[in-house]
Parts: sequence; structure tokens; C-alpha cells
Amino acid sequence: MAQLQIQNLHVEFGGLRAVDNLDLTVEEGEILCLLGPNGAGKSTTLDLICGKTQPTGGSIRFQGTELSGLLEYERARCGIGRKFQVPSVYKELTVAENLSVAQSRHPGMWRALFTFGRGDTATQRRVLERVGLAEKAGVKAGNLSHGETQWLEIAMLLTQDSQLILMDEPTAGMTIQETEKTADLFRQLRGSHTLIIVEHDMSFVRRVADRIVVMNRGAKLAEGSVEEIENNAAVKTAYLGH
Ligand SMILES: Nc1ncnc2c1ncn2[C@@H]1O[C@H](COP(=O)(O)OP(=O)(O)OP(=O)(O)O)[C@@H](O)[C@H]1O
Repeated sequence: MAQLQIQNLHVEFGGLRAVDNLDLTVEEGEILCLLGPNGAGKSTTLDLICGKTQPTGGSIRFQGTELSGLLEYERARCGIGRKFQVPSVYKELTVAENLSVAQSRHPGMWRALFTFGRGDTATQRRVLERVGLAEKAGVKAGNLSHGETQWLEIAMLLTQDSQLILMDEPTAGMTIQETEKTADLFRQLRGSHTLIIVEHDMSFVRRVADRIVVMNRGAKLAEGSVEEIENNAAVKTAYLGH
């Protein structure tokens, strides 16, 4: 059984079908890149999966469970994590304290810190090593570079046991070195986590994607390997049209 099964999903905003009868299947542990011209419905698709937006109709099943009707935090508890373009870290807290807040899964950062103290430090160390921030545990999040802040946010999702991680342009604003490190991190997460990434940077997509789905006008236009998509005439036309 696929980890994520989307069938006939649609949502309308004032008469506009931002996502239009979308069918999408994602296997456990794969890296799926979601491409498409501006306004194709990519971010809205992530919003529908994580519960930020409720669909007009259709079905989203995660590990066999229908997500319709579940709120955003309930989906997070099921193992779905969303990383937004603007990082949602607590700048006044250290890297380790941010992980404690993420680990607690309780609303409210102060309650989390006072109730759970420093959290599960062994897990924190393991996760920080994984994302390359082991040396920064005591540094305030506000003093991290842009790339480091993005990795901290990914670390927060890893400590919450997010099995499926949804990301919107994770490399936007990163230096070349940071982008390369992010590609390495994603390749290392492959297999143990499922990633759905909205990304415009084709050189990054080539480095990380197991599979690509191209959306246009809310619907799926094409899917396949990087090579298949780069040679797909309908995809070229959709991009040139924009
Ligand atoms: N909350 C909303 N209310 C009204 N319209 C919306 C809302 N969210 C998205 N839209 C519209 O839905 C369409 C799809 O938007 P979406 O952001 O999903 O596209 P995208 O493929 O992610 O584009 P981009 O690459 O530019 O971010 C657009 O026409 C957008 O204006």
C-alpha cells in the first residue's frame, strides 16, 4: 500500500479550482518533487495534505487512514510535518530548546519547556548530527544563518517523528554551499522519511528527485523520472505558456 493516496481531490476559491481532480500516490521513503508554473496549485496541494486548507471534495489517505475531517495538529500527530517558506523557529531560544519545544507536542512553548525540561536529549543530539547542527545546540536560533535555520526546522520535524515531510521551496535564498548540503541531507533522509518538495530549482530537483509530478491549472499534467519530465512536450508547452 502506498503511504499517501490522493484521489479526486479538489478545492475551489471563489469559483477558481486551485486543485482540480488531483490523483497522486506517494510511496514510503521516496522523494517526490512537485513542479509546475506559477499558480499551478502546488502549495495548495501541500496545504490540503497537512490540513491547512480543507478540500471541496476528494480523499487523502495516509498510511491507510482517511485524513478528511482531521485538523492540522491531528495530522501532525499522524506523522505529517510541514515546513513553510518562512521558518517557524523561536529565535530567542537555543537550537536545543527549539527541539525541546518541538518534541513536547504540546501547545505553547513555555509550558513545553517547564513541563518537559530539556526533552529527550539523546534524540536531540542524534537529530542535530543528522542535519549538521551538532555544534550549534547552544546557539540562539536568531543567530543562525538562513540555511542553518532551515535545517533546524527540518530537525524539529524529525524530532516529532514526521514520517511525511512537506516542503515549499526549501532551498530558496540559500547559498550554493547550503543548497548542496540540503541535497545531501535529503538524500540521507530518503528511505527513512518521505519527502514531497515544491521546488523551482531544476538543478536541485535533478539531484534529489526519485520522481516528479508536474501540475498545471490545478491538475496533474505529467509524472515520471527527471529525464522523462525534461523530455515531455506537454510540460515544455505549459512552462512556455507562462
Ligand atoms: N487562500 C486562497 N484564496 C484564494 N485563492 C487562492 C488561495 N490560495 C491559493 N489561491 C489561488 O489558487 C491558485 C493556486 O495557487 P498555489 O499557491 O497553490 O500555486 P503554486 O503552484 O504553488 O504557485 P507558485 O509556484 O507561484 O507558488 C492561484 O491562482 C492562487 O492565486
